[in-house]
Amino acid sequence: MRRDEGVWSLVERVYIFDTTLRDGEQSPGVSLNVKEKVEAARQLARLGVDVIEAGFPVASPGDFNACREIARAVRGVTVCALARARFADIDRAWEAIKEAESPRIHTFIATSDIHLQYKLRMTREQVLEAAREAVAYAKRYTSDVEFSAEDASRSDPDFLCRVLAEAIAAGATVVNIPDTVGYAVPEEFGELIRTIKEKTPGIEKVVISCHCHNDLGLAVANTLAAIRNGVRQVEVTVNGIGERAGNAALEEVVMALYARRAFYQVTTGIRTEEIYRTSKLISSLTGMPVQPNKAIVGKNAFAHESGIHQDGVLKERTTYEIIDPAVIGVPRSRLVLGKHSGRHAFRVRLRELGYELSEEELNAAFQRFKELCDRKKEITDDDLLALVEEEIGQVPPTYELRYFHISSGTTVVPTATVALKIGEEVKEEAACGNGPVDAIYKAIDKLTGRHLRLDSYSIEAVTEGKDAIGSVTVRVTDEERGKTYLGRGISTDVLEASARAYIDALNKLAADFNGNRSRQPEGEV
Ligand SMILES: CC(=O)SCCNC(=O)CCNC(=O)[C@H](O)C(C)(C)COP(=O)(O)OP(=O)(O)OC[C@H]1O[C@@H](n2cnc3c(N)ncnc32)[C@H](O)[C@@H]1OP(=O)(O)O
Ligand SMILES: CC(C)C(=O)C(=O)O
Ligand SMILES: [Mg+2]
Repeated sequence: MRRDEGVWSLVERVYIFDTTLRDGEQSPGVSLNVKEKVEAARQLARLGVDVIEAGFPVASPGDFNACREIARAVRGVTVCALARARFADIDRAWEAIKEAESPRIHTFIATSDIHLQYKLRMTREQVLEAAREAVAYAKRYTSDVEFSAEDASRSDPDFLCRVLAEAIAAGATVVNIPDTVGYAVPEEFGELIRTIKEKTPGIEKVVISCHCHNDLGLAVANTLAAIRNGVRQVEVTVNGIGERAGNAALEEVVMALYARRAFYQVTTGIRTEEIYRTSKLISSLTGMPVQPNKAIVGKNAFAHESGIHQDGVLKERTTYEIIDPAVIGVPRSRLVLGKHSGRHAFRVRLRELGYELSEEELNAAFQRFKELCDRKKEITDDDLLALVEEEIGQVPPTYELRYFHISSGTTVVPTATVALKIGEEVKEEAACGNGPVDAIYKAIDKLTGRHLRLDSYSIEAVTEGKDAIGSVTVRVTDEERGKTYLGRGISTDVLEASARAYIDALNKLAADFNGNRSRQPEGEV
C-alpha cells in the first residue's frame, strides 16, 4: 500500500499486488539475478502497482539480496516478502525488507485437507495455531502483515473462515484467498468470497485479497468475480507468468477494470500507459516470450488483418477496438497487410510510405499485392515498396508474362518454356540455355523477335527471410539501335523476377520504339 493512501481505506479502489518477482519467478526456467529484479521492480513502481512482492528471502541468498536491494531502491510502493508460517522464514523476510519505505511480511499456510494430510502432515488445530503464531510473530516486526490460506479454494469453507479469523485476531491486515491450483470457476469463487465475508469475524477490518492461478485458463475471470464480490486487493503478474500455467495477468485484470469501469465501478492506481513497456521488459528479463494473440500486450492485440476490419478501423477505430492502444503505451494499432486485406488499408499504407497512386495504378498494384500474399505470409513495407516501385515504374506493357516452366538440374540441359501475352495473343516458346535464366531469356527472345545483349544481371534480396522478395536488375543493349535499357523485376521466385526484369527492359525498348515512354525518366537507359 502506498504511504499517501493511509491505512486500508476501503474506498472503491482495487489494490494491485504484483507478484511477478515471486510467483512469476516460480515459472519453470525463470531465474532473475539481483540487478534484473531491481530493474523490474523500478519499472513496476513506475507502472503504479501498490505492492511489489519481491521474493521469498529464505529460499536463497540471491533472493534475500534481491529483496533487500529492492527494499532499498524502490520508493512510493510497499515492498513485501514471503515467508512460510515459520519463525525462521519470518526473521529472514523481515531482515530482507526492513529498509523498505513501506515493508510488508506475507506469511502463509495451507488450509485444505489434502495439503494438511499429505504435505504439512498437520492437524487442523495445528494449522490454526501455526497461522495465529506466524501472524503474531510477523506483527512484532511490522504493522503490515498479510496472511494467505494456501489452497483456500479446495478448503472446507468453515475451517477456512476459522483460520482467517485467527489470523485477523492475531493482527493480519490483509487476508489473501488463493486459488493455488487454479481449480475454481468464477461463480464458485465469487460465492466463496461472499461466504468468507459473511462468516469470518473481523473480516470488515481487513482488506480481502485474491491470488488466482491459471490452470483452467480462468485466473483473470476468477479474479474479476472476486472483485465483484468484495475483494479489494488482487495478486497478479505481468504477462500472467507464474507457477505452472501462471497467475492472473496484471494487464488483463487492470484493463478489464478500465474498459468495463461502468460495470465494475472500481479503479486502480496503475499508469496504464506503462503497461506495454513493462510487459516487454519482463518478457526480455525472464526470456518468456508473449504469445502473439495474448490479450492486451500480444503483438496482435491491436493488429487488424482483414479488409472489413481494417476499413472499419480506418473509418472509426472503435468499430473493432475496445481499448485505444495509446492507453497502454502502444502508439497505435497496426494494420497488417496480408491476403485478407482490402484496398482501403492498402491505399493508406502506401500513402504512409509516400505513394499517392491513381485508381488505375492502385488497382494494378493491389492485384500484384494479392498474388504476392498467396506466396508470402507477411508483407513488409519493403515488400510493398519493391512492388509499387515496379508497378508504377512500368511503361504500358507490350509484353506481359503469362507463365513459364523450367526444366533444370545437374544432369539436364536447362530448358525454359515461356508464354507471353503480346497484343491480344498469348504465345509460347521453348529454348535451351546455359542455365535456367539464360534459357528463359532465349525463349523470350524467340517470342519477341528481338535479340538483346545482356550487359549485366544482378540480384538482391529486398526483404528478409526465406520467403524474401528477390529483385533482379538487368542492363540490356539493343545493338541495332545502340541503346541500353534497364529492367527490374521482383518476385519471391528469383527466376520469375529474372523473367520480369528482362520483359521490363523489353517493354521500355518497345515503348521507346513506339514513342510512348510516358513514365520513365529521361536518360535511364
Ligand atoms: C503456493 C506457493 O507458491 S508457495 C511458495 C512456493 N515457493 C517456493 O517453494 C520457492 C522457494 N522454496 C525453497 O527454496 C524451498 O522450498 C525452501 C527453502 C522454502 C524450503 O526448503 P526445504 O527446507 O529443503 O524444504 P522443502 O521445500 O523440501 O519442503 C517444504 C517443507 O516446508 C513445509 N511447508 C510448506 N509450506 C509451509 C508453510 N506454509 N508453513 C510451514 N511449513 C511449510 C513442508 O511441509 C515441508 O516440511 P518438511 O520438511 O517438514 O516436510
Ligand atoms: C503463497 C501463495 C499466496 C501462493 O502463491 C499460492 O497459493 O498460489
Ligand atoms: Mg501462487
